[in-house]
Amino acid sequence: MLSRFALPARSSGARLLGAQRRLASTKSLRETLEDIIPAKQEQLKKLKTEHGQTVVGDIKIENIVGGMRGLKAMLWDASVLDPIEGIRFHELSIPDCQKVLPAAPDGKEILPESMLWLLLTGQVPTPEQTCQLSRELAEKGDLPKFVEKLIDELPQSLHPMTQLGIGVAALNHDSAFQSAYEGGIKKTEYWTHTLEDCINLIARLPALAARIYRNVYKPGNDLPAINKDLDLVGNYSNMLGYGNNKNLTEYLRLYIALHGDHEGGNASAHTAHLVGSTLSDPYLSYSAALFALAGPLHGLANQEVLRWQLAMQKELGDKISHDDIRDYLWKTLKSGQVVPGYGHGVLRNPDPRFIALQEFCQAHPDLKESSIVQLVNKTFEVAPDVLKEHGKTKNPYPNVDATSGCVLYHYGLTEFKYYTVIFGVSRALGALTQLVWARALGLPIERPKSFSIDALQKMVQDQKN
Ligand SMILES: CC(=O)SCCNC(=O)CCNC(=O)[C@H](O)C(C)(C)COP(=O)(O)OP(=O)(O)OC[C@H]1O[C@@H](n2cnc3c(N)ncnc32)[C@H](O)[C@@H]1OP(=O)(O)O
Ligand SMILES: O=C([O-])CC(=O)C(=O)O
Repeated sequence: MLSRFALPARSSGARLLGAQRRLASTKSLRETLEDIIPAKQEQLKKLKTEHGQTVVGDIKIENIVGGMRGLKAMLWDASVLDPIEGIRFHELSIPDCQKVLPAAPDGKEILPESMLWLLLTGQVPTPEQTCQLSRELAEKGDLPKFVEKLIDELPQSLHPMTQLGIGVAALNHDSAFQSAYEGGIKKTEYWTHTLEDCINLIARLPALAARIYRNVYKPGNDLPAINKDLDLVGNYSNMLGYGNNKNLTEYLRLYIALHGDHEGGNASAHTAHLVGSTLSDPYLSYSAALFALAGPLHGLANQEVLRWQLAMQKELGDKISHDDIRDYLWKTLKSGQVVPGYGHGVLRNPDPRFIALQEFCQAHPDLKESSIVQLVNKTFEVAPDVLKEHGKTKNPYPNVDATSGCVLYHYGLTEFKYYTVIFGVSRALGALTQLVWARALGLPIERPKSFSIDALQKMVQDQKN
């Protein structure tokens, strides 16, 4: 089944060459941004002045009552989602990124640091630049003591995503943006303090997320100190207690790089953008985003997939046939529930992130043989036809959540209520990138117009007359 759905073709040689040509610089991330921001500001200013009145689409009542689905209404530079091809990060597909973005010295998978660099700058960093960024993140990665205490005081029974949101919000105690704003700064200086907060937040997420894991699932265990010579995920995996598992650490690098951004309209990224547009600092903005990610129709679906697949396994035993899965799918649908991990607001094909993570499994013999990985695969062989027959969803194919948890489960990270926290460590890459750019470009407070049902009905009537 997997082979029927190849990942998007690699981009043209010219595009890849273009990306690689951008390797030459030895500048830091901040210096690179300082170089490119003025030209982007100019480009947007010109676009607004010269073409501000150009029409790019219609607004229908179905858009207004349908969750703004399909409405072209957001500015987002870092990535674009095509319904068939899936995501491209600054025009690079997932296979492109796997080819050109630096990996860890002892690994093959994309380092999230290199994805962050690409998202922020549109450029492919050199291995040296990536390594420099890893070091900067490791140096900034320790949590303030009061946040450690706050997290340690939370009840073990509080969902890990709630804990993550609380921890991220509390980090705003040290917000450079907030304190500069209070001190009085010009609009042109917003982005630089925003960048400082965003880098500090990305740096601190692994220690925060690992502390939550330790407190909830492994109380009493020591948390290793951050190793300044390790990359972000190397440290995260170590703090989770899986540092010796090279396969899991590599998987986490790929997972966190690929979940980083999914254009602007997804609920978590959009929330960060909306809250950030009020000039709430990056910690508060991203904390809000995490609570959107924590919903079962969005990021939490990866927890729900594992719960659902394990319930299927428990009910049907070890030897599950395609017919068994088909019956189980119908049982889920007939009971009025959604099939977690299937469907999408934009995608109309299997999610290329799903394919990339499945390919990771196929490349590792132990994963290929894993019963949970096989069950996810077998479900993929049956579910699209059942969902087509059911006839409701516009997209009967798997999204990334259908598979992201099974590798974690196989390697012993079985606490699936924690899985969305890993997603939350990742989504910061894209959501925070946009906050830096929104402040650099001087984007205004987001404030769409709303209408009552009566007002919409009147518009219909007026058009008929
Ligand atoms: C990282 C991510 O966030 S990826 C998404 C993760 N979420 C999931 O996997 C949860 C399961 N999937 C879903 O609920 C949906 O497909 C969503 C939320 C992802 C997208 O929602 P929409 O854009 O509204 O989907 P769509 O337009 O196809 O929905 C039409 C109908 O099909 C139903 N439908 C969509 N997906 C599914 C599904 N997987 N199982 C059953 N029914 C579904 C919808 O509930 C809706 O029913 P309704 O007419 O009774 O309201
Ligand atoms: O794009 C969306 O709406 C949901 C999604 O897959 C993501 O945010 O990663």
